[in-house]
Amino acid sequence: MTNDRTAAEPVRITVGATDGTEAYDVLVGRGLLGELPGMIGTAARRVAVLVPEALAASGDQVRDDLAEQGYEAILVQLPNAEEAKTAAVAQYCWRALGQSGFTRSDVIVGLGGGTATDVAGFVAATWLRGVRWVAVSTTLLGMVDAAVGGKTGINTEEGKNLVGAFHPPAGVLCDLDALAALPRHDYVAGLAEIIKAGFIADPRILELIEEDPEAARTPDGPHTAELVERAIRVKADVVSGDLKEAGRREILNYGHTLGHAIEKNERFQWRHGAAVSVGMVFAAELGRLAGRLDDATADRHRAVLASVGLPLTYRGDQWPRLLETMKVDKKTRGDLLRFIVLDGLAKPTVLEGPDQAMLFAAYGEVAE
Ligand SMILES: NC(=O)c1ccc[n+]([C@@H]2O[C@H](COP(=O)([O-])OP(=O)(O)OC[C@H]3O[C@@H](n4cnc5c(N)ncnc54)[C@H](O)[C@@H]3O)[C@@H](O)[C@H]2O)c1
Ligand SMILES: O=C(O)C(=O)C[C@@H](O)[C@H](O)[C@H](O)COP(=O)(O)O
Ligand SMILES: [Zn+2]
Repeated sequence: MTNDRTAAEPVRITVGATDGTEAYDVLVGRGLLGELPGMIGTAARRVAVLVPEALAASGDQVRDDLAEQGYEAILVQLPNAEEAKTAAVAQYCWRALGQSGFTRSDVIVGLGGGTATDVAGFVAATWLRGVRWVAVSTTLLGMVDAAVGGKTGINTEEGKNLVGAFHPPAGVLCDLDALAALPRHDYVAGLAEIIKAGFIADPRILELIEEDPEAARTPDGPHTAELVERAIRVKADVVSGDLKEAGRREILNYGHTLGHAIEKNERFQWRHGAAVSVGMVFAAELGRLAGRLDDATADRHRAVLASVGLPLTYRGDQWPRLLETMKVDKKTRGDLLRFIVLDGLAKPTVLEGPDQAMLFAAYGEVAE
């Protein structure tokens, strides 16, 4: 990452104010670190930068830059990936804030992928009942989804993101230069959420990937910036109208009911995007079996996800465990399981209480 102030003007996507929260900007571009102090604001004296081990060098650089700007900057190192999203790590962060005398006017920066920004946002939501935070997203998945929208949280033994808060950031930086260092399988995992945005709202995304799937697998592809921007616009549009998931926001959970169950079953060792990929194939089959989704759109899921190297199947013998986990999905109401399915391309809807036979049949289509 660089803080080159001569870089081209970033694209600015505004996430609207809802539920009494302030609007904020998501900046997409290159060499964006110079924008960070503006998002932190002038009221802060201390800034805590929460960063995963893998990005320790970037964390040092950001801390040094902030110190030069006059902030008292502290670095809090997180474990990589899902290991960061635990109560123990949140507690470690609270301790670091307490020891540095962190007050309500101070600011947290989450620097990293979706796991780092989820935990940084959660720590910001809970410290002193809520302090300002900024997301500096460094993965494809984080840029197009996790850093935007204010869902923050951690996992528990019982499942994914079961503890958390809605606490929107004050701003989000998506510096596309960061993607060059991202391992290929992490980049590809991010494509799952982009493809999700394509199926639920913006089919042009699917066309751009289908044009040249191999190119879509790398940050050097010709459409990278457009794919990132389109997916962020989908997310910004949805969360601007429904921060707390009272209704329409549930569409962003397409593929996640089974996806989260797979992640838990794999003890959070699978990448989120990979699990969501299998979950979307399952949701497409469910939509087809429920008589909602046409064959061509259902089949298109497999084609586009496979074309970029995302998984389509999961262990057949695990269905009973997955079903149990899905019963505590956040969309469940009482004993009623609820799934996001498609009524057609870009027509997401809720399927309530499908019977066990239909669920099992849909799982049969993804079972190895
Ligand atoms: N809050 C939300 O709305 C939301 C939305 C989607 C996903 N999520 C969450 O996001 C998480 C997944 O995020 P992710 O896919 O970004 O994974 P991640 O944060 O685990 O990052 C993947 C790995 O890449 C490393 N890394 C990050 N940036 C790097 C870079 N530029 N170069 C090299 N390595 C880098 C990380 O340390 C990690 O080891 C899941 O926990 C998921 O639940 C949250
Ligand atoms: O922002 C949302 O709303 C989403 O559902 C986006 C998902 O991609 C994301 O994985 C989110 O963290 C899932 O939320 P959860 O409430 O199902 O835990
Ligand atoms: Zn997701």
